[in-house]
Amino acid sequence: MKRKATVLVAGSWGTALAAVLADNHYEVTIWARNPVQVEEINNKHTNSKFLKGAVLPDSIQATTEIEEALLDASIVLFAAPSSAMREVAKQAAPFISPEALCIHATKGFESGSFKRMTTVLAEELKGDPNRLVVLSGPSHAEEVVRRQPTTVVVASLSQEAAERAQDAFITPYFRVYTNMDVVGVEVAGAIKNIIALGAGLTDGLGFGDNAKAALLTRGLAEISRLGIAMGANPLTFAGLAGVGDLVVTCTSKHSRNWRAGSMLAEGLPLADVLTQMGMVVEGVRTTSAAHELSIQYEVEMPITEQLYQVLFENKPPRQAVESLMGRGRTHEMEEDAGSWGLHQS
Ligand SMILES: NC(=O)c1ccc[n+]([C@@H]2O[C@H](COP(=O)([O-])OP(=O)(O)OC[C@H]3O[C@@H](n4cnc5c(N)ncnc54)[C@H](O)[C@@H]3O)[C@@H](O)[C@H]2O)c1
Ligand SMILES: O=P(O)(O)OC[C@H](O)CO
Repeated sequence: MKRKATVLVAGSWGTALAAVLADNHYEVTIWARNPVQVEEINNKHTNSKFLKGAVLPDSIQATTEIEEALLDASIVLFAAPSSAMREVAKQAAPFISPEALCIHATKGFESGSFKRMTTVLAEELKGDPNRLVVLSGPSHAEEVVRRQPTTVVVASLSQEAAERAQDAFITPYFRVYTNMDVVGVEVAGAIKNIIALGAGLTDGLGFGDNAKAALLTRGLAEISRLGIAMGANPLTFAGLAGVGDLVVTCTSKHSRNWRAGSMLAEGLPLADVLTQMGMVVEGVRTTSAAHELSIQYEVEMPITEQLYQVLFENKPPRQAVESLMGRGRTHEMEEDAGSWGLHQS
């Protein structure tokens, strides 16, 4: 097949990953709905709304026509927000070659069904589910597009598919590891957005590094607990998709979720926060999904529960922190022993 890659949607992440593929000598076409954005990418080689100040490789083309975008593609990269994944996959499905490798780089669950993104893609794309791959890990588009050293993980049910994805993306500044734990990588990538909202919130309230470290560590416990209940490999949470992504998203100035959390702490209503952000803040929908999943899988997720109350039940952020600090006394490992298979029978 031709060394041609198609990137579905021209947000910040899709555009940055398109640049990585172009650096790796792929002929890249980005599909976007907005003709103004398409014209800007084709003529000025920029995508200023989503990646301010960044210049893209000249070779990247964009189009509003999805069929044209997907013609001859051996790699199809889905970088839509989770809310749009099914709609985008439905539109693309008729034009994707059965041999093409389908990779997604989205961090979230589908609203309502709470399905993972590879499940949504498997339902919409038909064909061999072994050709589906998730790309995740600590990676802000703003740094990737400036070719700053970044590491990610690609996970698939098929080692061969994961290695094909590794080969497509690996460059001197973008190091790609393979992993076989699709569930763990997807759950970690989605739930870290909730913890990042929490980190923005505690920073916005004026709390310090101790609070941030607590949130990160107990957040990782919560992510692992849900992930393991859903069938993930515990070790994934100690890797790039787990602790790696938590660190970047809770500490980086680029984090949308962190910024949204800090605005909430200032007292801005959620609707105003989302309008001001102008970019996707996955943590909000993910909080709702994780709240349901924690009930479904009967796992305790206290940080998610408090975030849920702040976002959807108007609980003041300071009270949410007080609720977390005032929980019943417990042994550090007690809550997690069961999910890690450590209870004596
Ligand atoms: N930005 C990052 O640094 C980054 C890094 C890793 C993962 N991600 C993940 O990538 C996904 C996308 O995030 P982003 O930051 O690129 O978002 P973004 O807000 O920058 O861009 C979203 C894009 O999706 C397009 N879009 C929305 N609905 C659509 C639809 N129905 N049809 C076609 N296009 C549609 C918008 O027009 C926009 O171009 C999220 O799940 C996010 O968590 C982002
Ligand atoms: O900017 P955020 O908070 O959406 O995070 C983006 C990436 O997921 C970081 O790895």
